[in-house]
Amino acid sequence: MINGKYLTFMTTFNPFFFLEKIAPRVLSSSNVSLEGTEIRVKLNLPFSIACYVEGRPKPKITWLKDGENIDEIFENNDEVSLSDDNQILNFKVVTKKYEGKYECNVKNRVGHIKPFANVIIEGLSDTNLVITIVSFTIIVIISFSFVIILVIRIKKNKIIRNDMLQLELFLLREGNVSKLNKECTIEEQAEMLPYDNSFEIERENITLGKQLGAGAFGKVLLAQVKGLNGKESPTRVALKMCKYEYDKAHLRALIMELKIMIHLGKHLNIVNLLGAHTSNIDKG
Ligand SMILES: Nc1ncnc2c1ncn2[C@@H]1O[C@H](COP(=O)(O)OP(=O)(O)OP(=O)(O)O)[C@@H](O)[C@H]1O
Repeated sequence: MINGKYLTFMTTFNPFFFLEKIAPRVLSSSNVSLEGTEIRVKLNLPFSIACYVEGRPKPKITWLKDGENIDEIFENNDEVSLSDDNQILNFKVVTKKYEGKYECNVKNRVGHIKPFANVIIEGLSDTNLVITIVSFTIIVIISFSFVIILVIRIKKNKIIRNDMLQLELFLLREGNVSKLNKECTIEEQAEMLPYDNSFEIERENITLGKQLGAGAFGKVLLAQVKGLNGKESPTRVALKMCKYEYDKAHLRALIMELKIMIHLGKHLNIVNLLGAHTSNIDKG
């Protein structure tokens, strides 16, 4: 009563306002929620999780990491601290061990809520970085050694193959006349026959022309050969060569044919051999 008159309040005045109890609730400025929030943090940077709440009486806040009280987990860890009435959980430097589910346990006499956030740390930790570098180095060393071993093997095989080829060529050229006998098959006998070097013609004296025909392993070309039988002018010849120059079996068959023709000598009724070029056989 003022000056003898009653004043009436226009608002609904609640005399028990300060006694009214309100269950805790999360304020929107928080970065935790009741459904869980995903927080992605870069490694080695500082970060905080905020859990701003209201309620009456003033709620008490405790924090949990993966279900365990952080006071116990981060005891004696000065990288982790709480501020603003426990509403903010601070991390000085983020490392992989801080990844997990953080629950903000909010309680007063009226209610209890547990908003939470899942913290994901992005980037490689020092240990992972070391493991990655070591693994990468080991892989590089193994691959490098493997390549070196492979190259050495290939080279060795090449040398062996080359030696064998040289030996084979020597036998093909020289034959094995001392072992020649009529008991051997025609093919064996042909192999034992020697090549006659007087038939050899230099490659530069041969000019290849069009193809005349082909058989199973060889093809026959028209060719001009200079210096045959002491003649200065080129002689027109039929020249037989391998169809597939790197096919060893074909090469062998051609050499046998050549040796047999040398052995038979000239005859009116057979195609006569005028010459041969064999010096590049090892190159196919
Ligand atoms: N002296 C030649 N003059 C003209 N053409 C020839 C001569 N020799 C071969 N030819 C042609 O080339 C073809 C193949 O001859 P080649 O001697 O290679 O026959 P082949 O002995 O049946 O074959 P292969 O020895 O490969 O089994 C012949 O069918 C013929 O058309």
